[in-house]
Order: sequence, then C-alpha cells, then structure tokens
Amino acid sequence: MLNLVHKCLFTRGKVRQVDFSSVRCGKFKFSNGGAFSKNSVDTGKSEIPSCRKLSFFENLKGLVCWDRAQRLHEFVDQQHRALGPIFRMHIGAVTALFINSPESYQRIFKLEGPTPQNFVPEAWTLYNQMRQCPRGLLFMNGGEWLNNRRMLNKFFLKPYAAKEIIFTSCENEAVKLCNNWKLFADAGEIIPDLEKKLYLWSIEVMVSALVGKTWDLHREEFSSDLEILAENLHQVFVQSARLSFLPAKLIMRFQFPVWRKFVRVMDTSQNVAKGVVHKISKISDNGLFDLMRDSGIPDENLVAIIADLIIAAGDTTTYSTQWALYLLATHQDVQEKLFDISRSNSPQEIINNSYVKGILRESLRLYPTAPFLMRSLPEDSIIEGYKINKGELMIMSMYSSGRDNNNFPEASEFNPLRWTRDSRNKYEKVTNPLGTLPFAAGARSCVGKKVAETQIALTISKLVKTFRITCDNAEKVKMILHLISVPSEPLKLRLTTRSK
Ligand code: HEM
Repeated sequence: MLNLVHKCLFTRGKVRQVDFSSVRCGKFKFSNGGAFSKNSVDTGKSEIPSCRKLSFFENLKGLVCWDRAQRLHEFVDQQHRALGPIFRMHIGAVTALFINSPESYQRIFKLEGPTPQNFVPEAWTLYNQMRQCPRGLLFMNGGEWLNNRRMLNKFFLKPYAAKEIIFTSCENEAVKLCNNWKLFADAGEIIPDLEKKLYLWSIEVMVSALVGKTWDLHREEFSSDLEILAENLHQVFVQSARLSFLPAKLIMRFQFPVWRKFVRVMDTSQNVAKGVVHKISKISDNGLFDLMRDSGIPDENLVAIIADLIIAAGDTTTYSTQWALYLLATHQDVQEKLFDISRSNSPQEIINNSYVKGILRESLRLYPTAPFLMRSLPEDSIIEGYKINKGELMIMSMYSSGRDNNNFPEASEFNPLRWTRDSRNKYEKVTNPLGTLPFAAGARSCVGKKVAETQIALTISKLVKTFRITCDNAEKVKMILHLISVPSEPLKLRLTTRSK
C-alpha cells in the first residue's frame, strides 16, 4: 500500500492543505483571488515565482475542499505553465518549491547526499510514534536506512540476487490470476472488485517469492490471512488518503472517528503482515526470506522490513497495473500488438521486449503512481539558477513533466513506440527521458522497481494473451490523488476469452 513513498502528499508533520489558486482545471475553477505575487527571496538569480500566501480563512476553506485537493497534480501543472519550471507555493503551514524540469531533477538527485530523508504521511508518523513499533525501510533515515538499503539493493536491484525467485513467482501468479478471471470472462461479467483482486495478487507475488518452492503446498494456509491483509491494506490506503488533507495531529488528539478507523486498519495490517512473516519464517524453502535472513539483516529488523516490503508493493503495483490495463483496454491497436508479442515470445523474452517496456513506461508516464517526489538538500544549492536553502522542501512534479510536449512530443498520446530506439540509439519520440521517473532516481529510489516491472509485464501479457480486454466505463476515466494516483471511478473491465 503505500505510500507516499509513494509519496505524493505531504507530510512530515506539517504540510497538509493546498492553495488552489485561481487557475481553471477542466471544469474546476480554483479561486484564491487571482494574483500571483513575486516573493522576494535570497536567490542566485532574481526571485522565484510564487503564489501568494493564503489567509487563515482561505486555508480553512481549502481544508474541506477534498474535491479540489484530488486534482492537485492538474493545478500544479497549470502553475508550471503559468510560472515556469520552478515556483514557490504555501501549503498550510509549509512552503514548498515545485519543480518540473528534468535537468533540475537530475541536479537534485546528484546533490541529495548519501542518505536522503524520506517523507511519509504525517498520520503514519504519528501512528508509529504512538505504537512505538519497528518499521521497514520506508520509515528509516540516516545510517540505519543506509545499512539496510545496501542489503536490500543486493537482492532487488544490483546484482538482483532474487531475480530467479521473483521471476518464477510473478509468472506463476500471473497464470493463477488468468485462471481465476476466466470465470468472469465465461460469465460475461465485468471483473468485480478489480482493485481488491489486484491487491491480493500483488501480495501473493511477494509472499510466494518469500516462501519459495513450496508455496503452492502452503497457499491454502495463507489464504484467509492474505485476504484480510489485502482488505486492510486497501483500507489503510483509503483512510490515509482521507487523513492526508486533514490536520492529523488535531484529529488524533480529539480521537475523531476517522483517526480511530485509521488506527484500527493500521493495527490489523501490521499484525497480520507480521504474523504472515512469522509463518513464512517457518516454511521458507530457498525463498527470498531465507536469502534475506542469511544475509545478516538483524532479526529485530527482518520482520519489520519484510512486512513493510509486502505493504509497499501492494498499492503501487495494484494501481499501476490498473492504469496499464485501462490503457490497453482503450487502445485496441496496442493490445493487439501485445497479443502478438505474447503468443510468440517466452516470458523471459517478454520482460526484455522493447514494446512491452514501452507500454509500462508510457503507462507510468501518463499515470505516475507517485505524481510528486519530495526531497530536501543537505547544503545550500543552486537550482534553476536560484539559491535554494539547505533543508527547503522541494517537490518534483512528475505528472507535469511527464505530460510536457517539450519532453515528449504529443505527450498526451499513449504511444509505446516512442520508446523505440532509432539507428543512432535515440528514442523515437522522446526529447528528454528524465521527464518521467516513476520510480524516482538516486539513492532512495524504489527498491522494488525490477519486481514491479517483471510483475506487471508478465501479468498484462498473460492476460492479453488469454483475453481481449475492453472497458465499459462510459466516460474517460480521470486520474485523481488519493495519496497516489488512482482512477476517478472504479474501472469496469470486461474480458472475452480469445480463441486458441
Ligand atoms: C509500479 C510499482 C511501483 C512504483 C511506481 C513505485 C514507486 C516508488 C517511488 C516513487 C518510491 C520513492 C522513491 C523516492 O522518493 O526516491 C518508492 C520507494 C519504495 N518502494 Fe516502490 N514502487 C513500486 C513498487 C514497489 C514494489 C513492488 C516494492 C517491493 C518489492 C516497492 C518497495 C519500495 C520501498 C521499500 C521503497 C522505499 C525505498 C527507500 O526508502 O529506500 N515498491 N517506490
């Protein structure tokens, strides 16, 4: 589930409500009275463009405008068009710099230092303090984070020691998902509860990799725990999204129902996830769990790290896969090409196929699961020619740069072929590939990138090989923010079994 690791809305205690200034986004008119002011800043260049600070009452009004807050990415994109690649905005008690230029992203990741700080939702930090429970990588900082991160990099990134195990799990779970979904195809039904089914699938991939070879013998023993976990992770996500636009400290102090519900689902997810890891520890057979235990991760960290890995994988993979399926269902030509590739290539070839990679990149470019990435720099630095103070919050606007025609000609088109390389080894229709960084970059980038890519590529190709997928939603589904990017309405996907 996650997260703002999967970070989009801000936290770290303070950031909360957003100034939706006077910009029209689709049919929404965000009003703050209009004018952008130029705040005087101590900068290298002149002044960083800025939205004017909201009054107390405007902030208060903003707090209840959930509907507007869900469109923050569109608002920020509009602001970039009006103000350029960097602007300052006041959000509640916090001021942040929004940046959308790929060159600056590169510079920020270069200057972020060896242990970049992570930003997680305020409600999560409060929960962790309240329960005093050890948590995984997402919640670590400094030296503790670095030690554990180095260890996990070896399994998941370089040299990717878990490659075979992950591949096998992704392949098996893709087959199982297809078999389960045949029922809906045969009945001519829209896939019911698509989101929850994908949560379960994504958790099963991680758990099966952790267990290893004997997973199929134990699947049944885990099924009720994993169902509970999938349901609760989904709920943690829903409740966290609600809390992200509210003053969490206040809500906690007065024990509002939304806080109590959030705590309930957090408790259940933590307890069930840790229980699942304990169970895995007893049966793991050359699985990822054994690899990690034997690598020297201290026992007191192991359970928390693994439980949070399962959690971190859940929502990101679920929603990224939903967007990929949505795009395939609404672009039959791309789906047919994927079908051709899927029936004439082995799974191993599929994950290396450039068109399949193009589908993933396009889908994460147009619908970045984490539309905002946050960083602060350890030293005063110059970004976009301006002096940026050490520790200042910077938010990289991935949604905006990913849909910028300057980075991606005809940026709103879903075109997997744009990522094909020409004879000079240049991408066909990509001016600046760094305009899309769905897994971020640098030391703190997503540790599960390869797992996610393998999992999504094998699953969409298996589904398309078995079914023709169509979308029954009457209108174009929009992207809204619930911590991460989610569809504005449930996707209605219909499957028709392809003839052999
Ligand atoms: C398409 C799916 C996914 C997307 C789009 C995604 C995206 C991200 C992003 C943007 C970050 C933050 C990086 C930063 O701020 O620099 C992140 C961090 C993280 N992700 Fe993912 N992620 C995905 C899947 C996964 C999976 C499958 C796992 C687990 C196997 C995972 C585990 C993590 C962890 C543990 C972190 C924190 C890393 C750290 O703090 O060092 N993610 N992810």
